[in-house]
Amino acid sequence: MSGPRLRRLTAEQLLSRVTAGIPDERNPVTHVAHLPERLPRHASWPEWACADVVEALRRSGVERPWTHQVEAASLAWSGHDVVISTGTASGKSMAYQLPVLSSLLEDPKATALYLAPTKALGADQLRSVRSMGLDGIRPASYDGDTPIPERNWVRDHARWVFTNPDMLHRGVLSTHARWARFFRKLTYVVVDECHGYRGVFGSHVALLLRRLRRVARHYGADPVFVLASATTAQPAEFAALLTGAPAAAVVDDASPRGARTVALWEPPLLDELAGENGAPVRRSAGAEAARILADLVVEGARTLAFVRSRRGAELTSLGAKRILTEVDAELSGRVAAYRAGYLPEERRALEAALLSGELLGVATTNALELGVDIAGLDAVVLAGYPGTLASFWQQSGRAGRAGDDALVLFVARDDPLDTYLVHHPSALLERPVETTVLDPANPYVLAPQLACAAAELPLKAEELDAFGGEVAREVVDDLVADRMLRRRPSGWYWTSRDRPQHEVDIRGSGGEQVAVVEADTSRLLGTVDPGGACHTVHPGAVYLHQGSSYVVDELDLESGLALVHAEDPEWNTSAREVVDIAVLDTVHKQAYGGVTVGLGEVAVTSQVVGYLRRLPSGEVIDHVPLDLPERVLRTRAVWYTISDALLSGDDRAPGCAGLEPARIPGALHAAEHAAIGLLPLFATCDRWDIGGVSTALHADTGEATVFVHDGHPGGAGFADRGFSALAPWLAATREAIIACACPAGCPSCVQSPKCGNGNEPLDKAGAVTVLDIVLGALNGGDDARYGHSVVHAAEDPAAKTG
Ligand SMILES: Nc1ncnc2c1ncn2[C@@H]1O[C@H](COP(=O)(O)OP(=O)(O)OP(=O)(O)O)[C@@H](O)[C@H]1O
Repeated sequence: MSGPRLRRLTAEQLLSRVTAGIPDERNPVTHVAHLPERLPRHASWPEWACADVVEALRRSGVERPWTHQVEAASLAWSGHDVVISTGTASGKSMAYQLPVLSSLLEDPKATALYLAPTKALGADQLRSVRSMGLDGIRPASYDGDTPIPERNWVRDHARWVFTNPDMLHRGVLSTHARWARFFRKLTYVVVDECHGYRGVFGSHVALLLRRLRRVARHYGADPVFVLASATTAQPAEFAALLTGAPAAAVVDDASPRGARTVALWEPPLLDELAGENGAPVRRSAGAEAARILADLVVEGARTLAFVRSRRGAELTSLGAKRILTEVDAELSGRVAAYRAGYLPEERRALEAALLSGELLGVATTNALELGVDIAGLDAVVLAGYPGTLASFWQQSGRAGRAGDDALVLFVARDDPLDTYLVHHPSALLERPVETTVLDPANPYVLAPQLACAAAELPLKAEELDAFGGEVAREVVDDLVADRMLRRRPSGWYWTSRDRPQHEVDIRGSGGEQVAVVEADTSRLLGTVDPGGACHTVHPGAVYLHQGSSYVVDELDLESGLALVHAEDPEWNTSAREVVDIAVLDTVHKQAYGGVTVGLGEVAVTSQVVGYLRRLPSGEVIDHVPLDLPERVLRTRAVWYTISDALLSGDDRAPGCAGLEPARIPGALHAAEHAAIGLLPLFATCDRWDIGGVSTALHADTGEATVFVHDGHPGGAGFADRGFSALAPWLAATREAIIACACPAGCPSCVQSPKCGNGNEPLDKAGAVTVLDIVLGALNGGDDARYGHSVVHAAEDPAAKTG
């Protein structure tokens, strides 16, 4: 069925096909940009490289290396930690394979460790090394799937071990004495796709890598760290934060790149449907992506559609198939879904079918973003902003091969950040990729990590510097007070016989997972984070697993069990929660006239109080109340307060808004929602990683206050980032609200998908007024309405005096 490639159309023509038939006044395309082709720059194979390795790479199709590959490989070979941060399919694997394989061949006892964020990626890389057929390398994977008998062989004989942070934490460092042979000659540690280590997970991995270095030193090894990252701002700084040691950065990408046409697409508002509180609804990005995917498949264009959720990937694929069935049944068989959870064989078959052209359209989650060697497609559709610019470029980089142009279509979801981006193309297409945010000094991460470190080897005072210095010392003192560690003259010792590694969840999901079980058959379908269980598996929730739909009957948080039955209702569900916040400690506070901004520790009390049932079109059926327990989260928050005088004072006085008191709660609430939506633009987080609270009078601040807080215990650095980028963040928030064409507020601007108050009250115009007041004050009294270049001048609020 595969046949020759059908596509004959240019990217521009493909774009006009997908917009064909749409009347001009409803044209969803808000911007089109052309990214030019880039030609390759080659270098010679370095002299130090082992001839057998060069030969093997040549056989695998790499005739001559690109300059960035040689630069990174040579730095690593000469003993420097290095981070290579270049585009999708720029051959980052070869940059570490060359020095690692050369060293393993040169010294028959040398060993290396490869770390990937996912098992699947580790398996892909292992396959690539195995396929080179080099003798004596003995590459092997060591992850949750490795059979027990094989594990002994890996520990005793493997020379290049492919694993992931979870297994390094639980299965390697915790039993390092059994790995003595491996550690003694550990020469290289490869940290692949390291930009994925962000937030709480990233903070854990950062400390895990410090533990790894420490254990290696104990056995007399000092491995070179080679990090591979998607393009990111400040890769050297990020690598140093992640590994705890300086690293050189290689960023000048010399791989070839096909020309690409990037179009930004805002689905139309639908006249016939009403959302929450009667707000207008846009056609969903998933439904739009399904239609676009079908159109592109009809044109014979090999297309990947990236969708935000597993459920979304399944639905988009089904939607495209349904449309295609009406056109040509054969074509409907050439579309599939792809996501984590498929078996490796299934994944590989899908990848091969897509590359050969047998499959023309695949709707996927970000499972196809990392590492998988698929490039050169005709089109990529992104249904919703993937959360970071790094991901945006990584996903769109799957399209385009040298000498041929490709189409990238970004379809906005009904969400303030997406709205902002389709109306501010430069924020998407011209901004440097953001740095990855993580905070290894978070005491909630440091404490369990230091406990693990002490259990691995007694901690010495001088070692605490690598773990954050003063903060680490305080955490160790707390662990001693809690009798977890004991102080002896030679250092701090772990007191228990049990290994702490098994209790420490480095993915930051916060404790025992909740098992999702089909009641009739007792089949375990999957697990969910306890912190998110009330959101995802509350009674009545629709739960999708491998394309099948289930409805939750019962959630028992005590025993960590959600019971479900198979059912495929026509609606989907989204939980609603109410949140309260108390300030525990103010770390920074800055006053600007009647506006004060703060950063500090808070206690957030939240409770899921019900859920909305919604049709795939976005239409809301009803709200179902729930009775679930409260959760208390200690974390960090950024906030601003506004004095009464500024908010409701006479609007003829400078800076005063004259907002009627009755409008204030709705104005603050709307400003809070939109700010949560926009923070991901500045803090590499997802809107689900953060939350917010707004109130016309807060007990701790004594004023009208808007809080935005981290969603993880101790914080993951997002609130801190919001504090340091407050002015540009709030300016973008204001612009997003203004850019939205709806009259009084919709999900694209001020409605929030998880608001516990049912998005009531919300005052869209009032939110702009609130943001004008705050930006005006941050800006020293100049009115923010006159352009945000002025606002950018106050980028760092802490640098100003109030
Ligand atoms: N110098 C080269 N010349 C030609 N092809 C190359 C060269 N280096 C690597 N390749 C090929 O480019 C493809 C992509 O390589 P690789 O998967 O290492 O890229 P990557 O940068 O790790 O990609 P990702 O962004 O998915 O992480 C592979 O098929 C590889 O064989």
